[in-house]
Amino acid sequence: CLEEYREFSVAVVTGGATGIGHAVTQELLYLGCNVVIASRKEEQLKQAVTELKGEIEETSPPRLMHVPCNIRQELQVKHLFEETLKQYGKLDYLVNNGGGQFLCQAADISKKGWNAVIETNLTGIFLMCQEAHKQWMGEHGGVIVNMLMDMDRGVPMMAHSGAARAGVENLTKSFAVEWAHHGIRVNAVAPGNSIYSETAAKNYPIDVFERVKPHLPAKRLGTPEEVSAAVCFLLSPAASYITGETVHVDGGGRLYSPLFWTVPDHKMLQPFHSNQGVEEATKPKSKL
Ligand SMILES: CCC/C=C/C(=O)SCCNC(=O)CCNC(=O)[C@H](O)C(C)(C)COP(=O)([O-])OP(=O)([O-])OC[C@H]1O[C@@H](n2cnc3c(N)ncnc32)[C@H](O)[C@@H]1OP(=O)([O-])[O-]
Ligand SMILES: NC(=O)C1=CN([C@@H]2O[C@H](COP(=O)(O)OP(=O)(O)OC[C@H]3O[C@@H](n4cnc5c(N)ncnc54)[C@H](OP(=O)(O)O)[C@@H]3O)[C@@H](O)[C@H]2O)C=CC1
Repeated sequence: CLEEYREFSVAVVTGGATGIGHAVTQELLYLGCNVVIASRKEEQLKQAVTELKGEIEETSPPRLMHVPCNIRQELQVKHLFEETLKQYGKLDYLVNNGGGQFLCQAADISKKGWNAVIETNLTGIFLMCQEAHKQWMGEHGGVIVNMLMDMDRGVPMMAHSGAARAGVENLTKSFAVEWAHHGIRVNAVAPGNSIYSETAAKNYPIDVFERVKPHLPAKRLGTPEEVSAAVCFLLSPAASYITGETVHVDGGGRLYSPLFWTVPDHKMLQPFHSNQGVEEATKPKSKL
């Protein structure tokens, strides 16, 4: 299955400069893809490109490029795919990872704040999928992975985002069926609210991740690499019969309610380390 990645497939990853998106980008580059990373802050994108290019061979055209894009803006979304097709001539994978929200009690969310979160996490993903379909995938097929959150029991303090992500989960199913005959698979990955990265943590005034940790059967936070493994699996031909599905990467977090059973502290579910036992510790290693 890795061979198909190695045909220099082309992937667009939103939010590809930070956190989970950065891990997805790194993994796809390692697997042989060309990757276009896109988000709002151009400096952050440039920094990621410089850093990640140091890990891969120099080629012409370069295998990694960035396009500034706010997924809330239709014209910027259109421009992102135009630039991708201009540079690489095709589009195989779309990872709709860019998104986020702020903590706020539902009673206090302003209409502007509500709209900002819905536009980012629901409308933005709709626009991205629609434009990918229009400019390339409708005619040539492709694979889409949408990033959700752990929202099955509602999301107190992030009601706006929970509603948006539930919408995206449903869109994922609709697209999977409507676009099956175009050769497009559409799936989702739902990270538990427990995937630590500095950039994710920086968005919150309190240490949300420390609060979450005791409530996870794994008794530890997840890593961006553990989410990227699921994304890359769903993109790969190994998932050729999976569409309209959601994969949860949450260390069992959404299942755990310590009503009758309390998981004792333990260190038995350790994270995957990309350099475990490998001499070239700085080189990213695939988990696939
Ligand atoms: C357990 C943890 C699990 C982790 C989960 C993750 O997802 S980790 C990943 C985490 N990563 C991310 O979340 C990264 C991406 N997140 C973001 O960029 C923002 O959270 C965004 C989606 C709201 C966009 O914001 P933006 O500024 O570009 O949008 P804008 O200028 O169009 O309208 C903004 C309006 O929204 C409101 N409002 C905004 N912030 C707050 C607040 N703190 N407080 C209150 N309200 C707030 C306010 O009304 C404001 O208008 P105002 O009053 O200023 O006129
Ligand atoms: N970490 C966790 O525990 C969880 C994360 N998630 C979701 O996973 C995804 C990745 O988050 P994570 O890596 O953890 O956190 P980060 O804050 O590191 O990543 C969020 C990324 O989204 C980009 N982004 C935000 N808004 C837009 C926009 N309007 N247009 C384009 N890009 C945008 C940001 O870049 P920029 O600001 O430059 O636009 C940033 O690169 C997000 O959708 C997040 O909500 C879901 C559940 C839990």
